[in-house]
Amino acid sequence: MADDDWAALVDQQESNQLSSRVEKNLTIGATAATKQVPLPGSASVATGHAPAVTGQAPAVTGQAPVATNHVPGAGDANGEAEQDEKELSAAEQSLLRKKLSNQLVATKADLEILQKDPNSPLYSVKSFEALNLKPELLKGVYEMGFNSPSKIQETALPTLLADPPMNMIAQSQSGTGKTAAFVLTMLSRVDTSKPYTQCICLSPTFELALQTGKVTEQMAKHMTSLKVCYAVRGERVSRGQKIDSHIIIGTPGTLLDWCIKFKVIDMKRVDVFVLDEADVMIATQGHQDQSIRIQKTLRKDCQMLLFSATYEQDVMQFAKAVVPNPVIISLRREEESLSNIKQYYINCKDKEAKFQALSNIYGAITVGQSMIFCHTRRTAAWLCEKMIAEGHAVALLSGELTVEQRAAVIERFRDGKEKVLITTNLSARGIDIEQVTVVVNFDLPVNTQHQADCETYLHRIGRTGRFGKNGIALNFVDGHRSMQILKCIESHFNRAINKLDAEDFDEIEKIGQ
Ligand SMILES: Nc1ncnc2c1ncn2[C@@H]1O[C@H](COP(=O)(O)OP(=O)(O)OP(=O)(O)O)[C@@H](O)[C@H]1O
Repeated sequence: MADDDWAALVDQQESNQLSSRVEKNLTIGATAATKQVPLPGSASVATGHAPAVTGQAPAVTGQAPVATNHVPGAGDANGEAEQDEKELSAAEQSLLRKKLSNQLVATKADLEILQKDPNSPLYSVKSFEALNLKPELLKGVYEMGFNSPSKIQETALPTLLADPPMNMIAQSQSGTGKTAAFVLTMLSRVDTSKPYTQCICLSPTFELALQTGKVTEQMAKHMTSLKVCYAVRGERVSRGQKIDSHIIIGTPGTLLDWCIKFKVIDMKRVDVFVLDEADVMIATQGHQDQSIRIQKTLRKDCQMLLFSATYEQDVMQFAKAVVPNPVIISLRREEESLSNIKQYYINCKDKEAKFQALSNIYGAITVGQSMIFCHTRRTAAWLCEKMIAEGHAVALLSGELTVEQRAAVIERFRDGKEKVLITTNLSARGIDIEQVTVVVNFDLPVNTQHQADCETYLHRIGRTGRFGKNGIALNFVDGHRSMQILKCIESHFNRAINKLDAEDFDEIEKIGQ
């Protein structure tokens, strides 16, 4: 299946592939005993160039949603920030400015407090220096404004960088820095004096592959001889050509073509193989087949890394069966959802009422940027039209756009050109846009049996609340069935989702504070 077809399947939810869990029991290599390693805090541990974004984003009209509210503490924050900045290093200042400008934290102290709280997934006792990164890599990390590692980074990296290399299946909450953990591993292991591919990272979508590539390029800014290339739709290779890029980031369909059909990569020389959003790669039949076929071409001692915020039990079982001797970092169920994302539900009798509720909310609170998830492309397109007619600046992202158009839509949204992104499950995972303060589940996520899709719920709401920022998740409930789904999600994560009355402006204003 082409990468793009998958997008269509995901966002229409017409396929049973996303929810069909592991059916085949393919085993590659030995299934090994897992190692037990304690994780600080409370989580349990068992053991080139970016493709040009040329597509035209669909036309966007109308005005930004009305922002009437004052951002709490923003004024005070600026004053404190000035005070703080006097004592900060350049890297600290860059991080602080970034976080303040995105309202991620009110002051530098907020982020520091989070990183010192053993219950926070941002908790860290180590410094990046203590992780023994190459000096040029350390420089890149600091220039990105990363002061100290998050919990997943400080827990995973010592194991990931140890010799002999160990395989890992890692879980950490959304927005807690998994990307940097596996990118730093690739960049630490690569030898740029050798002109061939040594690391491969697979992502489920074009947009995510591009995003990960961008992080890699930023981190490797001072590794001047490093070459990164993208195995994504539209990037052409010819038979017989040998790729000399040290790191390839791509989607499974294209990468499979490159390694099996065109044979442009010497797979036996690859030292690190990463599956980002590993659970969906495993649970989606097409991606699973492609990833397994790619994995079969690798050396037995190639280091395999699987990362995600969620793993259903059967997916984890399958992962353990295909990854030899993995060190496993996992979370307890109650740790999976983040307390910095406040979750609410709103009763609406139908689609029109949901739209009205949205209008009320956008009229009452300041929404930095928001993402609205719909069940189908049709609903997404309908909502987009309605919002544009009301004067909102919205963008629509669904699988019917070309990958180039999709990437262009994301870039515009990332740059703040539109405040609202209406989308489907296509964008539920991985997309990292710090300014997203609100996620709306216009339709609750369900699988093809119309049961609650708790994993997708977690990934969707995880588009806000990035790296400690506060976020709001709003869930529209239209009837008994939909309420049952909500209750199911609530009990799955054992976290209350409170009721919000969309007619009560005082109440709405309060959630924005
Ligand atoms: N050590 C750090 N210090 C400061 N910011 C960081 C650090 N590590 C990562 N970040 C920032 O945190 C944000 C979230 O990171 P990332 O996208 O890697 O999360 P994730 O765990 O992969 O989330 P998801 O499960 O949604 O894919 C990014 O904007 C990244 O730049």
